[in-house]
Amino acid sequence: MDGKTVRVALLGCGTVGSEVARLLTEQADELAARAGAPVELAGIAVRRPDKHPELPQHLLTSDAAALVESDVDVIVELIGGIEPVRTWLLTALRKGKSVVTANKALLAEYSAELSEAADSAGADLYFEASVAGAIPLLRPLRESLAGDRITKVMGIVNGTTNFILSAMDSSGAGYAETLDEASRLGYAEADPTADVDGYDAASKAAILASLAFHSRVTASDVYREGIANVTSSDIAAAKALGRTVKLLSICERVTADDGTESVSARVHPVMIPRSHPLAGVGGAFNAVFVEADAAGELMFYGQGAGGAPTASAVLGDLVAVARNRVLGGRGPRESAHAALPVRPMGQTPTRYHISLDVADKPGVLAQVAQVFAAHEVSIAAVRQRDRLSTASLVIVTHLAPDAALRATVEEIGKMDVVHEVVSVMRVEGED
Ligand SMILES: NC(=O)c1ccc[n+]([C@@H]2O[C@H](COP(=O)([O-])OP(=O)(O)OC[C@H]3O[C@@H](n4cnc5c(N)ncnc54)[C@H](O)[C@@H]3O)[C@@H](O)[C@H]2O)c1
Ligand SMILES: N[C@@H](CCO)C(=O)O
Ligand code: NA
Repeated sequence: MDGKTVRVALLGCGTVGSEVARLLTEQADELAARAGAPVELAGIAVRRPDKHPELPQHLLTSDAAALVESDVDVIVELIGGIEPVRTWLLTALRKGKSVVTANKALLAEYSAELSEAADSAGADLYFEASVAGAIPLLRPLRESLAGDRITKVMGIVNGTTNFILSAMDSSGAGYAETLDEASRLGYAEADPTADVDGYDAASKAAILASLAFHSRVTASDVYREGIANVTSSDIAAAKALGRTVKLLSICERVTADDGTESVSARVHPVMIPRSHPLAGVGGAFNAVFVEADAAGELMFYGQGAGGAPTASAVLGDLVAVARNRVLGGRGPRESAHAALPVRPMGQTPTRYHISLDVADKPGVLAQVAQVFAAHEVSIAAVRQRDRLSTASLVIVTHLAPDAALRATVEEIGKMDVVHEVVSVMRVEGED
């Protein structure tokens, strides 16, 4: 072993932290060989030390702030949330301690501040576990693809909602009963709001967009719709067209007619063709599809959550920062040099799928088509099926500004000849 011992403080010992503590202890020799120096667990901050008989008692403390200030080299933060964690990590970074964290909520709002603190003190800030758990994704974006030009990052980064949508697709059941089932099986948390309303996926989209486009995108910049309004009619409408419904985080480089570039970052349900690689991602799995100029299409797939899978990503980061310290260097800095602005959702080009029940009489299709034309929305495909007194009309548009598509749908909903707007959803993944 060539380096001095790297002393690690673990903050939080819950689902992920307990797995990190276990692996750090069980694999100490292997990790030391990979890092180039022993990696020693120097302290564990927990809320109630008396509740952790399974952990080495001499390492436990309830005073996380003091542990951060103590003689440790690396902080592994697995508590979550913004404060007091943000303050502790800033303190650590400013003192030159490196930080490994899985905290997407913190990174999605404060990565600029944290990165600046890391840069000014020459410390590392690694957060692979914050997006798509075990899946190596952030380091490939930041390092392996550093020589390429990424145009799109689109994926399933929330396991809970993917589990619910996959179950709705296979059973035909509604959203509420499927959410109940997901809670019973332990997939959805007691308070599933962050997952089902898309906040978790929006934080991850902000992190992905920032890295992919060398810009600063925060969670509040990300357009967000969750899955609570996805109905069994939407699922059936998707199926009828050979599509399925997924909640996607979509980060896209958009080039305007005058050549100026911006970033679109959004989270919403979409219909994608069943032949698309993301359509086959079932259950609580995550997958992210990346498009880059030279690399073409890439796909990353695996477990996006869970104690051990998430700990795998944390330990990978820990070995990297430990190795950097042993060698006296640091990993890649934050690169926000492109500073692309975030495009408002209304101006983002999207495509819609619209299913309507309309009166079955002459001229109705023409009237509906006129509303699209009035909003300068071009129709890509129309399918009509007659029922008794109504006709079912399915329209898929070409790309148009999202605001124009919304306005079209709103106006169509008010037409006398339109009996019901059965399903409206954005479409992705097809030409
Ligand atoms: N669980 C997952 O699958 C998963 C996946 C990816 C990322 N993450 C992220 O990892 C982090 C940890 O998640 P988790 O699932 O392990 O959460 P958890 O709730 O199981 O664990 C957090 C632990 O921190 C402890 N804690 C709270 N305040 C503390 C304090 N002041 N001092 C010491 N300990 C304190 C809690 O008691 C709890 O044991 C979060 O940022 C989460 O978003 C989790
Ligand atoms: N709640 C998240 C955990 C992983 O970040 C999910 O369902 O994917
Ligand atoms: Na990851």
